[in-house]
Amino acid sequence: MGYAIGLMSGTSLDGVDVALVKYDEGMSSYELEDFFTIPFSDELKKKVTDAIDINQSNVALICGLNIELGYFFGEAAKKMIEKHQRLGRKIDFVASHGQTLYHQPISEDNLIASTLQVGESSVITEVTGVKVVSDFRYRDMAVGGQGAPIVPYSEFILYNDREKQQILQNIGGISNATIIPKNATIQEITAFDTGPGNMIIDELVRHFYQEEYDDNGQYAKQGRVSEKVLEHMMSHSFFSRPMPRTTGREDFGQHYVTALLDTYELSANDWIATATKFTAKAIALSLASFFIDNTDLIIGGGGSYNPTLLSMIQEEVPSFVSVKTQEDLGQSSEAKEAVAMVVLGHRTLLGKTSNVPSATGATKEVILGKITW
Ligand SMILES: Nc1ncnc2c1ncn2[C@@H]1O[C@H](COP(=O)(O)OP(=O)(O)OP(=O)(O)O)[C@@H](O)[C@H]1O
Ligand SMILES: CC(=O)N[C@H]1[C@@H]2OC[C@@H](O2)[C@@H](O)[C@@H]1O[C@H](C)C(=O)O
Repeated sequence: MGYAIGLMSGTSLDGVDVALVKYDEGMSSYELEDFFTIPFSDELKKKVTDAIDINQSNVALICGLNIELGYFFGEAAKKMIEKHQRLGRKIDFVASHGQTLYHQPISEDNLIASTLQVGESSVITEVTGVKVVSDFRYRDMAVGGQGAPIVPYSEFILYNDREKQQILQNIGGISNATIIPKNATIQEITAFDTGPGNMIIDELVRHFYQEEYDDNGQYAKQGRVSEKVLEHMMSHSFFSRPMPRTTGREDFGQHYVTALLDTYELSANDWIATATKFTAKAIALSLASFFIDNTDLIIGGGGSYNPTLLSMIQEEVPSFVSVKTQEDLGQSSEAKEAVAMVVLGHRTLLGKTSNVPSATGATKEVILGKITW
């Protein structure tokens, strides 16, 4: 038995999630012991949003940000380490996802398939005094995969072997799903991004209300869905790309929202309601062929704290599908991906593979990640 820390800084750009996980050497049990999120300062968030914006970004900014985020992640992990060292717990390793600045899942228009996560592991190791496992996506890409999604292996370990088919639907900035058939083998796992998560909703709430997100779905609840705008959104080229597919801010970020706002006129709450419905519809459409009798649709990620979004999802899926949240299973919606990093990091340290080729399109199973001692 040991303790490790998982760090996840996702596409929502809300900060870094820090999870303390107790694990067993047999690689079958990973229990969340403690969790907190350290938000980005306004200054750091601005640097990250500039770095991911193709029109604002520059190589000096990215170079500096790699180190600056390394310190930010390192300090966040150190806070957890110190808290638990006082309780006599020794932390064996930190597993860090890094901040995605760009993700090009497939080669097109002169751009080779590639992905970039920053937050230098050498700095995290130096700040924490603990070895760090990081950069999980590149090895999968090196064998022809899209480098995403990478959580399915962890979900397979943590959620398999139940009596029902389970669909784990994460709603972060982007939404991604893992389908685990009843008593599945790793080859039977399917996973892909279902489209936008909270990204469009957040962007609209920032635009109209200068707030970070639609707290409890209050604005969407008061708005009316515009069928015309919804139809336009559903015609996005993402939905015609071959499966398995992944996406990112490049498809549904600020530029996408600005173009929508320039084309259509709706009230603030109608915009937010329409974007919320779009997220729900994109999920239902992407999962349509997997809804068989006796399926649980388990929602995780920050989107599970938006009841308007949850009820729109329930409206869009067949009535025999029961929509639950991680909390309904006694788990944590917000900690799930940070916990997944520990599962991946542990496997890296043991020299075990952890990509899922049926999800990423990789030609073979490989050991993900790099270790900084
Ligand atoms: N109480 C709440 N009400 C409504 N929405 C919420 C609430 N809490 C969180 N969210 C939404 O969840 C988002 C954060 O989700 P999460 O932390 O899962 O994203 P992430 O890990 O950054 O993204 P990804 O999984 O795409 O990498 C917020 O930006 C917000 O839109
Ligand atoms: C490149 C990248 O950072 N992708 C994220 C993002 O956020 C959600 C979705 O898009 C998913 O594909 C992925 O994250 C999770 C952790 C994954 O790879 O499984």
